[in-house]
Amino acid sequence: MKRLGISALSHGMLLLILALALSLDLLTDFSLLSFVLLTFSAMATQGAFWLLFHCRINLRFKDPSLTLMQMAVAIIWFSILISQLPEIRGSLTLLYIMVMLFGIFQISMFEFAFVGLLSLVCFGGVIASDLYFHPEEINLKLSLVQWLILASAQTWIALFGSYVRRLSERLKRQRSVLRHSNHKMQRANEELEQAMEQLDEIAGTDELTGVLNRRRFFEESRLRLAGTDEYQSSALCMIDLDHFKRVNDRFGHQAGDLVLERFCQITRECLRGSDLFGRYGGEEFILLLPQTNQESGVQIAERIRLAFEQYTFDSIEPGLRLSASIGATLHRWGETLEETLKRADKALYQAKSFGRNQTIYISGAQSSSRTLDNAGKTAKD
Ligand SMILES: Nc1nc2c(ncn2[C@@H]2O[C@H](COP(=O)(O)OP(=O)(O)OP(=O)(O)O)[C@@H](O)[C@H]2O)c(=O)[nH]1
Repeated sequence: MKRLGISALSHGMLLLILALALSLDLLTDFSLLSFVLLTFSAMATQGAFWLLFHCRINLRFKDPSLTLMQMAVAIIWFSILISQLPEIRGSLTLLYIMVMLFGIFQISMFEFAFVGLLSLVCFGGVIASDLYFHPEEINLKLSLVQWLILASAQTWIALFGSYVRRLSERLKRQRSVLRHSNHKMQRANEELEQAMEQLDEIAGTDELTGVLNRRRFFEESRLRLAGTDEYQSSALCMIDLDHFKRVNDRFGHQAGDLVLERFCQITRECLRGSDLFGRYGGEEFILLLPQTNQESGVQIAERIRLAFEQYTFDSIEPGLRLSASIGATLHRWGETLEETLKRADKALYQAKSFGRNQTIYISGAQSSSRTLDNAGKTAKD
């Protein structure tokens, strides 16, 4: 469409110049009728091309811009125009060059040769018609020189045009290669990022239970705690499975592993998405409950303890039940995670020494301890 616009504009400009020259009486041999006919024929050819584009018929051609066709039609039209203006024929041969330039970037060497040849044949036809109709007015030698100049100019433009086209095609190819490799690099980057995310997840996960490992738990907890203020409390719980060594000793290491896995499953089911749960080491686990006060923290700890206590490990031994001891505390704003952990550990130690299978809470403020469940309940084993 853009090319068609350029073509229509060129035709229009030429007709405008002719109209001006006509009105100023500069062209004695050019009649008004010729001008009108030329105007109509230009409108007809440009209109026909517009219709081809509008109805999308141009898409059926190898080159949908129809450049070659537009050039051929323009050459014929210009030749008719030139034949009507013998006085300024020399300067009008420039129009053929203009048509050739229209094809740069678009048509091939052979097509350039075809268009060049067509313009030479048409210009030759104009000279021949002059020879036939007005032999007395024509300067044959001058016309032949004009024809030869046009021939050499057309040859030069054909060679230069095909060189420019080859150059632009090479550029296009390089751009597409570049785009392709950019795309590949982007894909590789995405894969790498994914792999790094997976690696990071693996690096922060306990292999056996799938919960956070100690290092990742501490990293994440520190981040969470850094984002809280003095009005938001977080609870920290240390959990230790009771008499776990006996499970290993009696039923083997594999049974012990199964207990650890099942305990993690049970605990996860009791937690919210924002809670952090990790393996501290061996049969010891750690829990950070953000935005949790003493009451809720102890409630959650108890929920975990009771759920685990009620679970029967029938696959290990029918009716086998186990228990866990929990030490809980609140994180005091401004203290380090290690300090909070120390209190939770102390609470856990108390839970163990008071008979296991219970939650002991040590308040961060007073450092006083409180037993929260029956110390009488112990693991079946
Ligand atoms: N199966 C299994 N056992 C483990 C793993 N990690 C540590 N253990 C075992 O856990 C047991 C921990 O025993 P203890 O520290 O004596 O504690 P406990 O027997 O639970 O006794 P209390 O904590 O006092 O109730 C040891 O026998 C370790 O070998 C593991 O990944 N898998």
